[in-house]
Amino acid sequence: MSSPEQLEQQKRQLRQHLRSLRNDLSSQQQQLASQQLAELISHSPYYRTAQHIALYLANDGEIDPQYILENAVAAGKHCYLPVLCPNNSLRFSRYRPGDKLTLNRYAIPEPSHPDYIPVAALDLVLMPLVGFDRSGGRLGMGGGFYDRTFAWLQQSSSTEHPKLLGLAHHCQEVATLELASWDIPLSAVATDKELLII
Ligand SMILES: Nc1nc2c(c(=O)[nH]1)N(C=O)[C@@H](CNc1ccc(C(=O)N[C@@H](CCC(=O)O)C(=O)O)cc1)CN2
Ligand SMILES: Nc1ncnc2c1ncn2[C@@H]1O[C@H](COP(=O)(O)OP(=O)(O)OP(=O)(O)O)[C@@H](O)[C@H]1O
Repeated sequence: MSSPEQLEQQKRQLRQHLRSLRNDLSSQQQQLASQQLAELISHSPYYRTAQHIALYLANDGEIDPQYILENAVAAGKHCYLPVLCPNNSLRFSRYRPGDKLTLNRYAIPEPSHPDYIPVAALDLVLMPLVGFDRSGGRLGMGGGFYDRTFAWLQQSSSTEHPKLLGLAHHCQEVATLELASWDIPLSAVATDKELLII
């Protein structure tokens, strides 16, 4: 049995390992992965039926949803980016390519004139992952931002709520990730190789 401290330590090491794997991908590999991801997502009912879609600007070797953003905007869908809040949760602001951005405390660009949507009004949230397993377990950057933002989903009985779709490179899959009580399970994971519905 591992102690909570040992589990945290293991999680930190795994995070470091998976982040270095994705940062080692060449720009050609990144580009191809991003195109393959967009192709897979474009056929998914989660995407096709969604009008309000949260995504992110790729950072730290993350798989890049830029082509999904372009397709979505061309199809008249509304896209949103995460903005860090003082209580360490996220709000999502409307984003159109070309909008003005400012760097947040992690040097990730976010909209400088936020135009927020209530999170419950999002149809689909494309979440950046550091790691995932095949049963919906996820490992993020360790800030707990997405977990805090979507904690209300665990109590929600409504079927009308955002679907959480994690995005990752296929090399970020791990056998099992132990879920903490606050971890919000994913509805699906998409990589450059497959769309995995959970
Ligand atoms: N592209 C993208 N945007 C995102 C996230 C993300 O994972 N990816 N987030 C998902 O939550 C939020 C930002 N969360 C983040 C959490 C930690 C670090 C990070 O680099 N941590 C450093 C330590 C930095 C420090 O503490 O000063 C590190 O671990 O090396 C970055 C983003 C909102 N926006
Ligand atoms: N709903 C919540 N309420 C309060 N604290 C939370 C909540 N969810 C997560 N946390 C805190 O956030 C910390 C980081 O959580 P965790 O390691 O699961 O982050 P992560 O899922 O990797 O990051 P992210 O959600 O930003 O992608 C945990 O130590 C936990 O205490």
